[in-house]
Amino acid sequence: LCAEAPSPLGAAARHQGTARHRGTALRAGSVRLIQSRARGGMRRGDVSAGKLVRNGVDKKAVICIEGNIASGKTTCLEYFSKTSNIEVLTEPVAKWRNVRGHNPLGLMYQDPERWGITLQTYVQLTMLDRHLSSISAPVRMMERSLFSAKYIFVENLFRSGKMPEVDYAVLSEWFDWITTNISIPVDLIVYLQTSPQTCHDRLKQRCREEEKVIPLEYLESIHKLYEDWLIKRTYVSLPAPVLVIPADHDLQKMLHHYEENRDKILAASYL
Ligand SMILES: Nc1ncnc2c1ncn2[C@@H]1O[C@H](COP(=O)(O)OP(=O)(O)O)[C@@H](O)[C@H]1O
Ligand SMILES: Cc1cn([C@H]2C[C@H](O)[C@@H](COP(=O)(O)O)O2)c(=O)[nH]c1=O
Repeated sequence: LCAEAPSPLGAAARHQGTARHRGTALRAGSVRLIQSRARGGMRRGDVSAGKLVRNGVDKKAVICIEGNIASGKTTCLEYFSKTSNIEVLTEPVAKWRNVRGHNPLGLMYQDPERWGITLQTYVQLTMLDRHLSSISAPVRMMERSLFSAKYIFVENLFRSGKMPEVDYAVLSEWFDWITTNISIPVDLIVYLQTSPQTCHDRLKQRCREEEKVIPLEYLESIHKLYEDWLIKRTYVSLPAPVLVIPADHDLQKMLHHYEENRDKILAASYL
């Protein structure tokens, strides 16, 4: 049974596509950038010194939920969305499946060498937009981050020989520019640690049309990168401390684990 209707470009998506000339899909108006030095309002640890920061960012905690494809991130966010004082931001997958009537996610899975750069450029833009959007609650929980898009997905395409070196270089230049010049505060990473096989089973159950071509080996390489980054820490630096939640369990047990970890997760807002 499919848990999601297999409709990458269904009626609603086509409607959005026709509306494209009336305005951009990104909420440009929600971003207020200021020079942190000019305001003297440095973030803890002075990490944003000299960078552009979002106004009023100091009072909010940002928690990123990380994990392999279909590891249960959205389900976890749905659970916490029922809590007051927590704002939940899911990944903008709908945009990746429909930008002005095109489906870069589907194109990438069909032909990664040709379309990987296209998808990942758009992922980078939309994730940046997510990070910079105004926060409406004391705690923000968001699905993945600008960092995992680069360190996991771009890296995986490149290392597996599915992204030309020039595309990787251009994406890396963009990423380095963004992270050097714009403050992207993350207070905690919650890693839902699963086996690739669990994700493969859940992926088949979810049945997203574009992802039907994903073999177990793909999930294994994504898993390895996540482990190197967040567990072994042999890869690139971490933008925040990591809380690991084993996530191979059934839904009931997972909800119990989330409740058990609630205080640790929300402690990020007292840092
Ligand atoms: N603990 C769980 N046990 C079994 N199925 C799950 C569990 N958590 C999520 N699922 C199901 O697995 C699929 C992927 O979950 P989802 O939350 O969408 O993952 P992600 O957002 O990480 O891709 C969905 O069909 C969801 O209903
Ligand atoms: C961030 C990111 C994601 N993708 C792909 C991987 C999946 O097919 C979807 C996201 O779905 P999930 O269930 O939330 O994992 O998008 C990608 O190809 N590149 C990326 O940077």
